[in-house]
Amino acid sequence: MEGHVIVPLEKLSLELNNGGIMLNHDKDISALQEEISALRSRQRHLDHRRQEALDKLIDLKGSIRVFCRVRPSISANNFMTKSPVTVENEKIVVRAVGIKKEFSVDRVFDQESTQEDVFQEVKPILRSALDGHNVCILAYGQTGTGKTYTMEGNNGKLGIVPRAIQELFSHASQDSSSTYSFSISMLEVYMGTVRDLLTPRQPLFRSTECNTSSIISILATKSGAVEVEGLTDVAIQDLKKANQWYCRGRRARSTSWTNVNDVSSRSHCLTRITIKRSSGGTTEECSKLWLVDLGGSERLLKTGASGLTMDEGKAINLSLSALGDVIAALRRKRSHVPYRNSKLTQILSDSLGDGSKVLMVVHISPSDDDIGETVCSLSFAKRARSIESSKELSEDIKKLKQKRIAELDKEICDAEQELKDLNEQIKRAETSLEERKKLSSSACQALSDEKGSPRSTLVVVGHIDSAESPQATEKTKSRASHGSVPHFMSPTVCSRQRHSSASHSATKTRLTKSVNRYPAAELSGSHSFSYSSCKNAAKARSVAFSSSMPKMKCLPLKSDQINMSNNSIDSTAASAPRRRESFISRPAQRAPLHQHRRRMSSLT
Ligand SMILES: Nc1ncnc2c1ncn2[C@@H]1O[C@H](COP(=O)(O)OP(=O)(O)OP(=O)(O)O)[C@@H](O)[C@H]1O
Repeated sequence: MEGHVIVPLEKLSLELNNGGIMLNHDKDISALQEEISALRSRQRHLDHRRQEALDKLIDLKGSIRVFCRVRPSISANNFMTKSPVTVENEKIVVRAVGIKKEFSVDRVFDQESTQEDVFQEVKPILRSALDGHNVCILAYGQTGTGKTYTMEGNNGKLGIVPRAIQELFSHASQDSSSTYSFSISMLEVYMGTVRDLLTPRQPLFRSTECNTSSIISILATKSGAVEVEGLTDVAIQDLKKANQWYCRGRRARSTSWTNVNDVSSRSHCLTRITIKRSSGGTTEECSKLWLVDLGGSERLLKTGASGLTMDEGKAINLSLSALGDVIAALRRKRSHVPYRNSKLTQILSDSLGDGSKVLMVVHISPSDDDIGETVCSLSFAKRARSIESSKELSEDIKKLKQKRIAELDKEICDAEQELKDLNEQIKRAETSLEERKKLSSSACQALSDEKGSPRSTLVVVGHIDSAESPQATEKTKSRASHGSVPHFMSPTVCSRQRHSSASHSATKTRLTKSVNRYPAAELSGSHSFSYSSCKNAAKARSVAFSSSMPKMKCLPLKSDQINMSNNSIDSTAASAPRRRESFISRPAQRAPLHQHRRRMSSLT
């Protein structure tokens, strides 16, 4: 053996293969990482542009927007009488004997409008909440005009709150540039006190003796943020949990029967979704989305209220009037805004003013009987609108404004589409990256297993003298990896015959040993683990010999002898490296290989 280089052939070819594979993997991985980081930076840039456009759009439309929704007629004989309320473009016209009043709002939803129609108009403001602005959506109106219907929905017709929650989760799952977390709180402002609707079950109360444990106080931090002390805030990981908590809060609300509504809300119900967003290592942004179902404004005589119900009605009216004053002060940009006049406005103070977006949906009844309340509600809406009514703007300015709004709408739409495409691209690139990393680590594992393995099939691949050049060594290696046999190793006819009979008997011996070692049940089981182990081991052995010495047929495994069908021998060594190791390392299988080695060395 002197002067011969003994190279573990299996190891050599595997190392070469793995080396090449790993190099390719590494290249792919860094290219993919670069691609992902470029896509992410484009995504951040685009999202920033979209946010700016949305802010401009909302400012242009007015940071306090007012919609009006007309409830369908519910009275049986209403189809006989003509409604005093008509909708013309974004105007509501109220006609009565001798009077005609017109009110302009940002959007009118007539009696045929669906929950989906309303939600489509609400959606952009939700994006503002996700972008870090405090947002407040309020349902205002006379008792029984559909505030709870719009906010909560009924009979499977989901309202704004459940749809908004759904939208937030849906957006969070699609936006790969940021991580969002949400939490929910629900409270009720009842008769001037604040009650937590998500605390462990409390008995429903509708009395002047308030449940003291439910009274919580409102604090304002130095930065102007408002904290409702002790209010339950539940982290919501998924939509299902969010809906469960929301339903729980709804059930805890105080309601009562009135002449006007069988299930009249006797309080203001406020749902708060706290949104925390962090994007790419930057600091976390926190915003609040308030969804408020206000108690019904009502004429106390008309609702037939008395006693406690009357007191509740008075409390509701007082806080609604305080809300009107706050909105009016904000609209006129007064230095003093009277937030402290009611608990409702105190709680909402950091979500109504500067930097916040407010959407008020004013509900009206189409009925003749409610004309007085309808005019009152629409006057409230007029007061609340932050922008001047279209009537007061000149036609030219109106046109310019509409044009700019359309441009911004398009800009936002395009940016959103591009962001969606980018998201898809990032997801695809991340999946490829994961796959590459897995492949690379398994190649790495295979290589280190091979290096650390105590056994390797030693094969004489060449004869060199100590002065052989590195190039020559390379050649030898390359020959070995390509499975070619040096000419001097080619067997003579005699040796072939001798070898053939010897190897045949050796194979027999080995197979007998193998069968003894692995019970028949394991070997004959067509899909058992042992079966595949043997199959792979056979393949692996074939690599060591058949690829390097095909003519010698050193290990002609006869499939019928061990009951393995389709046991074709292939030369792809990498197919099952681990199983190959465990099989070949057994002394029982090493013995015949050793015989071959000796025979081969005797040829040199
Ligand atoms: N747009 C609508 N489409 C169908 N039904 C509606 C609509 N608006 C209201 N309703 C129905 O009218 C009734 C009263 O509605 P709702 O309870 O929502 O009024 P509300 O303004 O919340 O009253 P309250 O102030 O007394 O709580 C409900 O039965 C509701 O289903």
